[in-house]
Amino acid sequence: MNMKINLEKYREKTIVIKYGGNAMINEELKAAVMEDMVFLSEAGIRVVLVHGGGPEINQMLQRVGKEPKFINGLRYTDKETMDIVTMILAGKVNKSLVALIHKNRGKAIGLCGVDGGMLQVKKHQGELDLGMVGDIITVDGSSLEMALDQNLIPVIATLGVDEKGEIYNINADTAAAAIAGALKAEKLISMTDIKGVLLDKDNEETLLSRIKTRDVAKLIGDGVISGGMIPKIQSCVEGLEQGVKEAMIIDGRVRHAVLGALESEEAAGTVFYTE
Ligand SMILES: Nc1ncnc2c1ncn2[C@@H]1O[C@H](COP(=O)(O)OP(=O)(O)O)[C@@H](O)[C@H]1O
Ligand SMILES: CC(=O)N[C@@H](CCC(=O)OP(=O)(O)O)C(=O)O
Repeated sequence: MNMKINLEKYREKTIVIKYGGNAMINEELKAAVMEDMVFLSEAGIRVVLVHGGGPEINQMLQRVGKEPKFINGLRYTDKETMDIVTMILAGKVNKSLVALIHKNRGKAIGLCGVDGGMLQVKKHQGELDLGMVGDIITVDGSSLEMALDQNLIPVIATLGVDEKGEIYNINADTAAAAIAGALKAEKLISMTDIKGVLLDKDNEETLLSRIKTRDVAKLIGDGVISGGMIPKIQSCVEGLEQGVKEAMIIDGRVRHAVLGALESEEAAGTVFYTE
C-alpha cells in the first residue's frame, strides 16, 4: 500500500472499528478494508473489528420466504430469524472477514459475543417486543485483551448470551460502542454506506461534520435521523459516555476511509463531541 500516514500516536492504543453490512458492497472493497485492518495491526495498533451483516441476513431471510422487519433500526428477531442471524453473522460474514485478513497475511480470530461470555445480555426492554434482541448488561473484554496481547485482530459478530444460556441478536453499532467503552478505546469508528449524518438523508451535500452529543436526542425526535442511523448515532454518544475519546461515522464506500480518518482530525464524515 503506497500510503504514508503517521500512525505513531495510535501505537498500542485500542481502536474499535464497526464495519456495517451496507459498506460490504463488493468483494473488492471488503478486501481493501481488511487490508487496512492488517496495516493498522502491523503498525502496533490494537484493532478490534466489530461487523454487521444486516443486508446478508435479509437476503437469507428472503430466500426462505421470510420478510425482514425492523423497528427503529432494530430487527424483529423471532426464533427462526435468530437461527439465520447466527448462521450468517457468526458463520458466513465472520469467517469471510477472518479469511480475508489471513489472505493479507494478517492474524485474526473470529469470535462472537457468546464466546468467553463477552457480551452478556438480557432480553430487550422497550415499548415493543423485538423477540430475541438483547440489551447488553456487561462486556467481559478479557478474551479480547488476550487476543490483542497476542497481536491478533479480534473480528466480532454481535450475538450475546443471557444467564440462561439463550443467544440473542444485538445491533452491531450498539455492541461496538459497548466494546469500545469496556476497552476504553481511543476511537470508535463506524463505517457505513453514506457520507455521515446528513441533515437531509437524501442529499449528501447536507453533511453534519460535527455533532454535539446533547443535540442527538433532538435530531432523532425531529425525524432528521431514522432507521439504521438511530442505533448508530446513539452508540457514538454511548461510546463517549463510557470513556471512548472520539467517536465518528465515516463513509465505508471510500477506499482506505479508515486510514484517512486516523490521519486527519478533520476527516470526512461526522465526528461526535461533548463540550
Ligand atoms: N440523517 C441521516 N443521515 C444519514 N443516513 C441516514 C439518516 N437517517 C437515516 N439514514 C439511513 O441510515 C443508513 C445507515 O444505517 P444502516 O443501513 O443500518 O447502515 P449499516 O449497515 O452501515 O449499519 C443510511 O444508509 C441511510 O439510509
Ligand atoms: C438487533 C439487530 O438489529 N441486529 C442486527 C445485527 C447486524 C447489524 O447490525 O448489521 P448492520 O451493521 O449491517 O446493520 C441485525 O439483525 O441486522
